[in-house]
Amino acid sequence: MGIEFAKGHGTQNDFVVLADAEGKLELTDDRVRALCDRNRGLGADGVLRVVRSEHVADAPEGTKAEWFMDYRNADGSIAEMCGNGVRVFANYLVQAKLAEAGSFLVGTRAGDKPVVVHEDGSVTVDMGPARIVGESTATVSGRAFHGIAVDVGNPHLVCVTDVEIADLDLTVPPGHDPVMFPHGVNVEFISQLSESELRMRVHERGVGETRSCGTGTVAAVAAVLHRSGRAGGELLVNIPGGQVRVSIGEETSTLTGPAVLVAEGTLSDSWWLGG
Ligand SMILES: N[C@@H](CCC[C@H](N)C(=O)O)C(=O)O
Repeated sequence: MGIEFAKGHGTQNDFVVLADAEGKLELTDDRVRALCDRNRGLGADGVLRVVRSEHVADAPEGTKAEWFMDYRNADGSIAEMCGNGVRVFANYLVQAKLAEAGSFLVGTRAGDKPVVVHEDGSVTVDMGPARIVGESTATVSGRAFHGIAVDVGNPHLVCVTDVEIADLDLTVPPGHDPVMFPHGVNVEFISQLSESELRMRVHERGVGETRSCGTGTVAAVAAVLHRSGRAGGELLVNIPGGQVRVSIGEETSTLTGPAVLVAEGTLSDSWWLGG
């Protein structure tokens, strides 16, 4: 019978989208790793399972969204939220005629996220508050970087630096404080280009270096504003995979950027069963 999938990306942070309305798929860690493998699977930074919220055992209490984004990192781990993934997910719902373009809610483990799917396929997501939760240090190639810890539903450590970020070796996970981040952390390195524009590289928990991280861009803007004593503002963030716009207000934050559906197809049963 095969299993329907789509492949998409948001600023080149790429995902396999699995249609599983009734929550019947057995999405094991091994299967996620195989799907995300760029040699033996489809290749992606993560998996977005499209499932009705009522079939998700660990959906937060009070979830109102009809559709839930069950997000997995490429290593099989579960994360609370994915800012690029939620844009791709929203666009998928519209293309698959599971939602109408315009405004609707997407369920996530970090709560329901209001999204607006624009006519050009770009998506604005109300990401909720980006909370500054402390300070810590990340280590790259033996060098320590001061970081601001930000909670965007998932954990981030944002390091604003004068060092040329293109030169950092992010093939190895940056060192971090395991007491402050017992479940790991996404680490962002930021160059401030101007009052209104940043450049960012990121090492994602459960994935490695990616070409973009939506929650990371929100954390980055929150940290930069916090450093300069500003309560809110709007900045453009340039990542290797493109550009997004982040707005931080007193109560919430928004992320706007592209969401591209690349392909759709069917996974063979034999591949799915063999992993
Ligand atoms: N790429 C995502 C973040 C995905 C989850 C992250 N790796 C984690 O474990 O918290 C984004 O666009 O936000």
